[in-house]
Amino acid sequence: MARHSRHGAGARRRPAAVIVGMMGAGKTRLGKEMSQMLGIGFEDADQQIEDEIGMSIPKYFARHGEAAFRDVERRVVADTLVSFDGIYALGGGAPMTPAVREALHDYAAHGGRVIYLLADPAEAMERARRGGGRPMLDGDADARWMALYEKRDPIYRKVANVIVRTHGMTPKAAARKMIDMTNEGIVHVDGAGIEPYDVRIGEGALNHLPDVLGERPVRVALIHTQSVQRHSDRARAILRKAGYQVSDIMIPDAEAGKTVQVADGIWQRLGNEGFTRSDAIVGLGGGACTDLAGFVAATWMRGVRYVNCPTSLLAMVDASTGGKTGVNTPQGKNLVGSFYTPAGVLADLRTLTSLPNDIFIEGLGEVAKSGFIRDPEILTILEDHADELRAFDGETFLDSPLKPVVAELIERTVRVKAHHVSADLKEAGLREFLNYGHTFGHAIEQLEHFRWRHGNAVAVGMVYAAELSNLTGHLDRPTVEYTYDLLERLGLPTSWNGADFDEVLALMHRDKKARGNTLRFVGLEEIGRPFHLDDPDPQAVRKAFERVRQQA
Ligand SMILES: NC(=O)c1ccc[n+]([C@@H]2O[C@H](COP(=O)([O-])OP(=O)(O)OC[C@H]3O[C@@H](n4cnc5c(N)ncnc54)[C@H](O)[C@@H]3O)[C@@H](O)[C@H]2O)c1
Ligand SMILES: O=C(O)C(=O)C[C@@H](O)[C@H](O)[C@H](O)COP(=O)(O)O
Repeated sequence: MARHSRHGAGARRRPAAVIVGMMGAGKTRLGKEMSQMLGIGFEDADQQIEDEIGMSIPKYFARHGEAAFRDVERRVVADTLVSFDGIYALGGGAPMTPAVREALHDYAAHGGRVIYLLADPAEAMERARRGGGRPMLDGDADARWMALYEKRDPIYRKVANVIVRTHGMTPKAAARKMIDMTNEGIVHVDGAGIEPYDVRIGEGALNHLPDVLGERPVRVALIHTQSVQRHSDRARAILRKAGYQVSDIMIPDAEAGKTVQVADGIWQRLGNEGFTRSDAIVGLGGGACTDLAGFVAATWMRGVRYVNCPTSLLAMVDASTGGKTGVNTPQGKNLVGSFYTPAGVLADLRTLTSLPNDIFIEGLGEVAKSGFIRDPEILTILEDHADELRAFDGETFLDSPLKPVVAELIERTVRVKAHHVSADLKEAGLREFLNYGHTFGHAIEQLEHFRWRHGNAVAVGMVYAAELSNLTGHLDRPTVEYTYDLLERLGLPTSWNGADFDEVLALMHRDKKARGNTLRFVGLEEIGRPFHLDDPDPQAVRKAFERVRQQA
């Protein structure tokens, strides 16, 4: 809906949202409420059909039968999906027609939002009974409603990309929730060896937890740090309300939590509390926490379902997606771990309200990386909004003009990540480009005993990679200067002077991209064109280090 787009609206009109769900779920009532809140139009498919056939639906059913009715419905829905731009409520049975499902699939594939409105069955049955005039409920209305629900629920879940539960909510609160959830960005991650999943970015994204976890888990381990207690309290309440037994597990902050000792403590707890293979893990926090939670999920009973709820910008744009899980060892960053993909990623923008300014800025390092390796539009947005981004204030963020800018940056960066991960989950080639700036960056983190934050280290690492690309004859000088300039404008570091070259070199040899005694880097030929820089001239490797150090 009010999404920030630098490219303007598409030429074809399409609904801002389509609502599906059972009779009595409140599709018309809440759809109207949404349309009023948003100041856009509302259409109800049943009303459109009655207008077209010139009689009530029950009368048409009695005269011509269900098949004739579904045929009219199919035509009306297909037309409206390409010609109307308000909120559109469908009749309860519409998605049961294959052609309607196809039209909805096409609509969703082009960015449309299909909301499955999931009301409490007792409330919905009561409303459906009260409303009357429903030929599908003739006879024992409640029994017929339940039978239809069992048939239709799996179909609604298939066609919808947003599921909203409204149990016990006022119409206004329910409509607000629907708007928030419809405004989400969704990035789909798929590919060889990947059980497909979605990354959801928006205010209130944590509300999806029960739908992503599904019905199989009885117990859920909620792994988080103290710094995000406010958000983990909210997640716990959502999980408990949905009926899960929640084990709250608090781990040490930042890299101190990303160790095999912390993982071991959690394995013991899961064992003592009887966690089985069908139970699940939720990781809620910065990238260190989601890396650790994913590692525990990958290893507990050789793999259980897990959901990442990133709370820092860096974790939202990078760490939470793609399935790299792991811990650090005294010898280096992320040396032990596994590729193990989450069942879903819920990047709730509300969690950014407590994020300190310096940690937000750190996250911009990985955002810029994605701009350099694939999506130059990210760099343009960063340039255009550098001052506002640098002044990020969590307390005012949600009501500020920065919110849509940050939402777009997150979505674009996650798309870059998804592109690489989908094609190459286990990092055999293309995915290595996501490591731009990391060979040097990880060495800094290690040599600074993790007092340097990851995104800051990657920023210096990108300067190093740009200098090395230039020294080896691949990248022009203006692009190297642009790298310094942009990162500095964002408040990111561009130089480092914390150790000797030999110490850095030894660590770069331990980088996971290295093969035998051969150093391997990700270089840049121009913005958007990374390449594998294998075994570069040792003089250039040293000289690039001196250039980065000289600036300090
Ligand atoms: N798996 C991957 O693909 C991948 C990708 C990028 C980075 N990483 C890893 O992610 C880590 C870096 O992530 P990070 O920058 O989020 O670091 P982090 O997890 O250390 O978080 C930074 C700090 O911010 C705090 N914090 C996070 N969210 C907060 C919030 N909403 N409110 C208040 N405080 C909050 C944390 O407690 C921590 O103190 C590194 O370990 C890095 O190796 C992994
Ligand atoms: O997802 C990837 O692949 C990346 O390389 C993303 C990096 O930004 C991230 O820092 C990752 O944790 C680095 O992994 P590593 O394999 O170099 O330890």
